[in-house]
Amino acid sequence: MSLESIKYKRGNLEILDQLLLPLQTRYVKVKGVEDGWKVINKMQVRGAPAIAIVGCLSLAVELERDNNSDKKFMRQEIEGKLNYLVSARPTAVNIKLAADELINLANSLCADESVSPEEFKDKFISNIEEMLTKDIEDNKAIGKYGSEAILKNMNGDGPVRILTHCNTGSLATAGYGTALGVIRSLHETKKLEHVYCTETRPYNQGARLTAYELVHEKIPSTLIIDSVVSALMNSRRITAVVVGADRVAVNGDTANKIGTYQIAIAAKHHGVPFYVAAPLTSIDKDLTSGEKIKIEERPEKEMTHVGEHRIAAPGISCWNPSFDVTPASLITGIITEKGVFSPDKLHEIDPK
Ligand SMILES: CSC[C@@H](O)[C@@H](O)C(=O)COP(=O)(O)O
Repeated sequence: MSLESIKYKRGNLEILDQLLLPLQTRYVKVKGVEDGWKVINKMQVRGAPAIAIVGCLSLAVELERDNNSDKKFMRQEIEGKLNYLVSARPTAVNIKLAADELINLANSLCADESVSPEEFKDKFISNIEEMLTKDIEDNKAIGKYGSEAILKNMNGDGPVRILTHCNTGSLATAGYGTALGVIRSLHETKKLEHVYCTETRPYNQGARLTAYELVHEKIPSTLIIDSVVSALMNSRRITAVVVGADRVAVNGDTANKIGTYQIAIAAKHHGVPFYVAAPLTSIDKDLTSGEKIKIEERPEKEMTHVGEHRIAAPGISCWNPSFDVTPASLITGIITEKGVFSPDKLHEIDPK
């Protein structure tokens, strides 16, 4: 069974505290929007799809509790709260797209006089709840399309060895995962020989979370430090790199965890195909290129300390961007739930 990062029943939301993994498994109750904002901002829950789902579900639990019977007031509250949730972390676009769609839904439910306040609330909450099942379905499709493309495009019939970065698995989504979903799907075909996951400094999503998921799923895997990537590509035949995305511009430029860009450069140099696995909700149709993507900067302490233990020289200044942008020219294919697209063909995707 895959790990359950989000536990939800109507009116009740708990998330697995990813700051404590892999040493402790503890769920945190999210009682409403304020809690939702905090768990996202502190990165107790992280990963672009999970951020969107938990943010919206935190609004669902708050609405379920409220006994408001004024549709106009509910609509106004919903818009304000969604905009607040979007501000918790700026780079991943999924929560922004979800918020825009939900605000449109609230507007039309409010304008429809045949909809009672109770129906407004029920329809709105049900719509959020659908995100959970849709995300898992999308991830399974991404897994299937991705593993087929990798197997079809690989040179020869040798063992399949995949490199991945950050965490894109069950913990970063509603379940199954995006890039890790592709790895899971390859594993199911029995053609996967080995996975290499980077540590992913400074927050160590690779060492703490991806390694945890790979061990949990019994997928043969090895952890490397981030600076081993080029040496790995030089010494062991890597079939493909698969990573996730936080925001993909229409031209295919992709923001993902810091370090992704240098892995893509190393892949180009070594002739290793470089894939981005992401649902359509990670594509920002308003952005023509990656230049304007807002890159979140995280607190220095994530770099200077491991837990409460300081490792950096006191007094040194730090720069801690959480993401970087990989240019489309370095990307072999973008794996979505609608198939695998060359970055220059993203605009051709039919969202329906
Ligand atoms: C399916 S998760 C895709 C991305 O969100 C993932 O690769 C990533 O960069 C996560 O960053 P994080 O800072 O841990 O939220």
